[in-house]
Amino acid sequence: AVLTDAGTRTTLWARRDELARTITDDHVNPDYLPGIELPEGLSAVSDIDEALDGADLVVCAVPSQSLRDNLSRWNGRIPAGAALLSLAKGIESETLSRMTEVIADVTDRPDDRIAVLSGPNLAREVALRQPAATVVACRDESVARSIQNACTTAYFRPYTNTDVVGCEIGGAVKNVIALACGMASGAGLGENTLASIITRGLAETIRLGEALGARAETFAGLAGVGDLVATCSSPLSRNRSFGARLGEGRSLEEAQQATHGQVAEGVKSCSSVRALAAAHGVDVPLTDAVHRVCHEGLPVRDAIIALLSRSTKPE
Ligand SMILES: NC(=O)C1=CN([C@@H]2O[C@H](COP(=O)(O)OP(=O)(O)OC[C@H]3O[C@@H](n4cnc5c(N)ncnc54)[C@H](O)[C@@H]3O)[C@@H](O)[C@H]2O)C=CC1
Ligand SMILES: O=C(CO)COP(=O)(O)O
Repeated sequence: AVLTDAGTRTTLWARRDELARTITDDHVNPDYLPGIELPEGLSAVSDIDEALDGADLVVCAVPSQSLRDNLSRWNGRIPAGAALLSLAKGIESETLSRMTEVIADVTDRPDDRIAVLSGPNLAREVALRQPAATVVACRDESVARSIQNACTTAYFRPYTNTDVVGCEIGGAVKNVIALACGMASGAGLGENTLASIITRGLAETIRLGEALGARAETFAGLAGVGDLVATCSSPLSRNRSFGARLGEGRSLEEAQQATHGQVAEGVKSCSSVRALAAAHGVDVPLTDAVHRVCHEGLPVRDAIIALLSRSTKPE
């Protein structure tokens, strides 16, 4: 919708033909964005060849853990000169790869044709055309600028950056921290706790990002603190809502069922972020606590006690 509003001719690919037809003919996506009118010029197809035909930008917006599989099927059909842009915010479980690394691995394209878009961009608010800013990052700044041009509208303001690692780590780790905020909120805790989690969550995001080669200042920007604050504060966030259900005492299975098939990326990424941090000798206590609640059955109350009983240290 943003690309179409920006004047970029856009074809959406959907797996179900029926949904593709509803988007093209009725300009709505009733399962995911009920009550929102999509731009008239946006069309959708279920045939991947039709979607990719003549594309000079391929925007990948499937959940992180399915990107490799989808890309592998699309790969031979992506036009040779096309740039690829990732919207996904996660770390692949099996390989601990960032999404642009998955794209490079599968498509064998150079880094300067692969970009990421990340920022405080809750889908429903963007689709309602509420003002928001974001970051388009690519190692080649001219590619970032051309993608910026392709998606700038009166309500959507992308900034460019060349720090791909920082933008991707910011996007993946904020989902884990939003789960932690949800857990605290679901357990009945208030704003001091949430602000402490957001701030210390940012500290561990920066530690990990710097260890992976990101620039610290990226995390002070829209793909860092911007997205972290939006996701940790909003009831629209699936990650925060998922954490809240766990904080209320529901099981992982019950929390999963309540997502109605939508992805809460942090549930898988908490384990991959934790493993990535361990591989680089980086301490990520909040991520570790989220992993233990989600995957080792640790009750939220015990996770809070464990976090607060760690040895004291300078900020
Ligand atoms: N929803 C949001 O507000 C935002 C989401 N993102 C990121 O975008 C990515 C996609 O998330 P959403 O679209 O929100 O998730 P979603 O769960 O709402 O929708 C995912 C879409 O991908 C499809 N899908 C699911 N599994 C698939 C598979 N194996 N192969 C092909 N298609 C599949 C679903 O049918 C659905 O159309 C995630 O990495 C998320 O973190 C980024 C910014 C904002
Ligand atoms: O990434 C997002 C906002 O920028 C969306 O967050 P959720 O996936 O938690 O809904």
